[in-house]
Amino acid sequence: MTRFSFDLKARDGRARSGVISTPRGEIRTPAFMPVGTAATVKAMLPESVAATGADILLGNTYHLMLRPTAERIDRLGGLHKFMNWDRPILTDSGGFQVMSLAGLRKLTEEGVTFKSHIDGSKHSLTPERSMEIQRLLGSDIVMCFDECPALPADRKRIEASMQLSMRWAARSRDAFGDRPGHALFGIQQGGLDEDLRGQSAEALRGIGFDGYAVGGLAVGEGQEAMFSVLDFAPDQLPEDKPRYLMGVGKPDDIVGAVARGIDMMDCVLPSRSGRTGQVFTRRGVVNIKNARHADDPRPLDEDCTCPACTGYSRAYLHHVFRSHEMISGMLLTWHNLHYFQELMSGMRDAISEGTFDAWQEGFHAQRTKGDI
Ligand SMILES: CCCSCc1cc(N)cc2c(=O)[nH]c(N)nc12
Ligand SMILES: [Zn+2]
Repeated sequence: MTRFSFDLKARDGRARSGVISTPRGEIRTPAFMPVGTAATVKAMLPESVAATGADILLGNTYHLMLRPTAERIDRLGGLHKFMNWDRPILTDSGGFQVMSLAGLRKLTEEGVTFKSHIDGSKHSLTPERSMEIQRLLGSDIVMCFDECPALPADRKRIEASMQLSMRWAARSRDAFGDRPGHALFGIQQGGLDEDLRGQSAEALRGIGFDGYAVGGLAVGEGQEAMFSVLDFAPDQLPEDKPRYLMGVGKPDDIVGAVARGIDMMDCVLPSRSGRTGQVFTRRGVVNIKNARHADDPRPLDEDCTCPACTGYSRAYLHHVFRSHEMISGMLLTWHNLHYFQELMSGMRDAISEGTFDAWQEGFHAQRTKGDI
C-alpha cells in the first residue's frame, strides 16, 4: 500500500511545489481544496469537481456527525463511496465549526459540548471523538482537534487557547494511532504573535505529524495582518512536510500565501460566490447580476475553457442568475473552481520553471480593482 508522503520538487524563493502521495492518489502542490461540507461540493457533480483539476476535496466532521452521522456513513462504506469521490479527502476536526455555527457551546479541558444548529440536539466533541468520527468517515488526511480563538483577543486568551490546542493535539495523536496510508495534521495556533506561534510549532514538532496547518487565520484579521503572520509562521513549521493554510481565500490571498511557503489551502469562496453571482476571472471580479451584462454576448472570460465560458454568454448567465435558475449556481461555481485550479496550475508551473516572480507580476498586472 502507498504510504502518505510528500515530495518537495522545486522551490522559487519561499514558494514551493511538490507532490503529496496517498493511497487514493497524488495531490499536486501548491493545491487548492474545494470544500464539500455536507458530502457535496454544492452545485457540482463529483466528476465536475475532478474536471476542474481538483486532486482533493474537504469534508466537515461537524456537519457530517450531525447529519447523516459518521456511523451511518461508515455503515454505507465510508465518505468516498457515499459521495462518489474516489480521490483524497481531508476532513476538518469540528471544533472550528462548533465555535462558528453551533448554539449553547461549553468549552472545557475535555472538549466542547454544543447544541446542533440543525435541530438543537445536544452533542459533544473531544479530540478522541473527533478522531473516531474522521476514522469512520474514512478521511485520508485527518485534522487535529483544536480551538481557534475569535480575534481580536488579548494575548493571555490567545496563549491559553493555543496551549489547550497543543494538549488536544497530543490527545489527537494518541487517539489517531498508527494508520498507514492515513495522515494526521497538526494545527498551529497563536494568533498574530510570532512567539506564541513559535511555541505552538515547537509543541507540534515534539508530538510529530504528517503535515502542519497554519490555523487561527482568515478569522477577520485582514490580508495585511495575515501576510505579516505568513512572513514568519510557515518557516516555523517542518520544511519537509506539507504546510496547509486553513480557510484561505481570495485569489490574491492565495497567491500571497504560496509566495510565503504555503502548500495547501481551502476556502468556500469560489463555490459560495458561484451561488451569489460573484465570478472570479484573471482580470478581476464580475458581478453577473449587474444590469450591464443583460445584453452582453461575450463569455465571462474569453481565455477560459470551462463550460460556462465556452457555452454561454454573460447575457445568458445574467438572465439565469436573475431568474434564480439552478443552472446559474452550477455554471458559475464550475467556472470559479476552474479558475482557482488554473491559478494553482499556473503557480506550480512557474515555481518549477523558476519564474514565479514574473508570474506574480503578471497576475497582479492583469487585475482591475473594480468590477469588470
Ligand atoms: C472545511 C473547513 C476547513 S478550514 C476551517 C478553518 C478555517 C480557519 N480560518 C481556521 C481554522 C482553524 O484554526 N482550525 C480549524 N480546525 N479549522 C479552521
Ligand atoms: Zn470559465
